[in-house]
Amino acid sequence: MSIDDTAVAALAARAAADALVPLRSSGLTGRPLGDAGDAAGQRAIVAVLAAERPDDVVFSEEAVDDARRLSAGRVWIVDPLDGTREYGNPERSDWAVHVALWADGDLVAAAVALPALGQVHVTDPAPPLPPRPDGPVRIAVSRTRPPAEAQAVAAALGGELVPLGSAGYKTLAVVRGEADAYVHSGGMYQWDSAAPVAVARAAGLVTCRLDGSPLVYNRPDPSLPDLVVTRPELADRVLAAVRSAR
Ligand SMILES: Nc1ncnc2c1ncn2[C@@H]1O[C@H](COP(=O)(O)O)[C@@H](OP(=O)(O)O)[C@H]1O
Ligand SMILES: [Mg+2]
Repeated sequence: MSIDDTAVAALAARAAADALVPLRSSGLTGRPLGDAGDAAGQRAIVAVLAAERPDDVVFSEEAVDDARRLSAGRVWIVDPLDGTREYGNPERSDWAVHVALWADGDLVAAAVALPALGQVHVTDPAPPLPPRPDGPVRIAVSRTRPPAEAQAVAAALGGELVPLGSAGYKTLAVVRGEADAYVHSGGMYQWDSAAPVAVARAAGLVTCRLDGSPLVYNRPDPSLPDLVVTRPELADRVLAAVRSAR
């Protein structure tokens, strides 16, 4: 193999970003733009993975679930366009491309592109976690589906909610130091969190389910409905606040 798995993830994420950015100037908006973006991102990622890792299975939001993933040793978990709603609004930059590799039980390499910012974040080299600025704790939440648990965390920590689109963008907001934690519940799929969680772990953040149990990928059920991503120094307080809210 000429390039390593992290480089393959980054290549695929960048290829999707390169397809998604110009599509936003095509005249399409809203849902039709989101649909076109989902398809273009999927095509770009599959082309890179087929060329670089033809023997691996791909598990994507935008493809039929391939049952071979349950007996495979290497599975790419992909969301070609996370934050489809925000992508369809040309004013917004909170959308992302997710490419993760699961191998033999765990996430081992990943890239998350934030195309509107011209950024690609990877697991190796691990992103440096900037120091937390003074001020209230900032909890990233879904713009459209902010969970009650996040409100409880904000209240317990004297913090504030930061509504944003895209699980990848929100997770990377914590990695990039623009938020201190991300709390989600109520529904989500493995592809929404796999690559962002891998990058967050590499950066030294704590990632888990709302009950504190590990996030496990490539399970048969695509659903993985809740998660917490937090700076390590806040993890105990965030998880305690979630527990008392439930
Ligand atoms: N309750 C829910 N059920 C299913 N998917 C959800 C969900 N809440 C969020 N998601 C998915 O998680 C991603 C981030 O959501 P949000 O922007 O609200 O934080 C979106 O992915 P897609 O944009 O890939 O569909 C969204 O569809
Ligand atoms: Mg998604």
